[in-house]
Amino acid sequence: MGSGALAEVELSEDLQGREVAFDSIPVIDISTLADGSDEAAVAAKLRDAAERVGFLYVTGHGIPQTMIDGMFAQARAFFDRPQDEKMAVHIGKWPVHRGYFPLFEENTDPAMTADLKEGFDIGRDLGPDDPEVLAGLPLHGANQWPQGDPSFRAAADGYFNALCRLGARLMRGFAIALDLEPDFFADKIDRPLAQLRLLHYPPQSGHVAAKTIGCGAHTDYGCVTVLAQDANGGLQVRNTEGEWISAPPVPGAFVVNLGDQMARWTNGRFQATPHRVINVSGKERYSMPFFFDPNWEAEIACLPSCEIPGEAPKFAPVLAGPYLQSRFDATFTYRQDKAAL
Ligand SMILES: O=C(O)CCC(=O)C(=O)O
Ligand SMILES: [Fe+2]
Repeated sequence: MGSGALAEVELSEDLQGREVAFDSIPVIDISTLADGSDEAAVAAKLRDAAERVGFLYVTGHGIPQTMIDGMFAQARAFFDRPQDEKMAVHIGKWPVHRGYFPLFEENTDPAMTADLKEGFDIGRDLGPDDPEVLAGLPLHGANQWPQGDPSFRAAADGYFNALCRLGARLMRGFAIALDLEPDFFADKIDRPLAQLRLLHYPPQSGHVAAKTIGCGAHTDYGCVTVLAQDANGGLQVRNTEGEWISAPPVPGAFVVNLGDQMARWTNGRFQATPHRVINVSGKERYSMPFFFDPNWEAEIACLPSCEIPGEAPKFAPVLAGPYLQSRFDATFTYRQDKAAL
């Protein structure tokens, strides 16, 4: 594998990413965000990245590397399990969109064939007495866990909670960036539809065409995505000229990008930028996107600071939860199979 496998790869022209300097996707140190010292300077950088690029690398996030590495190790161990053990926790067996999905289950770009990746979805782990569960809210409930290894659940719980705190901190930064009160989003993200996805992309070789790749071109559905990717690269981001730019791993940094809910909230001022994944590293690729999306009933309507005088908002208001659910319904085979019953 390694460099030997690379030589066997031939990307069709529409899949070739352009290698550019790392700083074409800005690197932003957020260590002074939420410590009261220099929030305005960080927020100004966040605003620039959100408006121009829709993607940024975040350093100074405070999540220990050992925690990230530990979660990657758990993901690898899970995907190494026999297929029948993974299928025992298939996402379609669970009412609230949690658990394992195999290769080709998800199709992020419906114009193409399904994605060459397998994954495991983890959400806020809510017990039967939780008011939202009692109220029967879709997507709210307990996680599905594989048998036999409690360390997986322990690592996922710790990582999930740390990423929820980071997501809230980023939303504070974006509120300041939008000239809103710093805690403007706080009551809209205190019961977030947060989701941690563990992903495994097998390497592709031979002729790789745009029809079947690791993760088809898409925009994210929610507010803020915080992605940890391994050393193998493969993430590409489409710039405003329509060129695909590589977003290689930057040691110690998370990739952060904005989703469609944020674009809707900001009347298109903050970019939900299309991206995709092609793993031609010759190695198994692992990544862990964490989607930090608002409370089920949060209304996503043009924010006051994003209105354009004399113009109607670009997007109709939506409720965060039903909107997210409709995007899952459009891209997961198991949900379409259920709807067809
Ligand atoms: O695996 C990655 O690097 C990105 C995955 C992604 O874009 C997604 O799951 O929305
Ligand atoms: Fe994505």
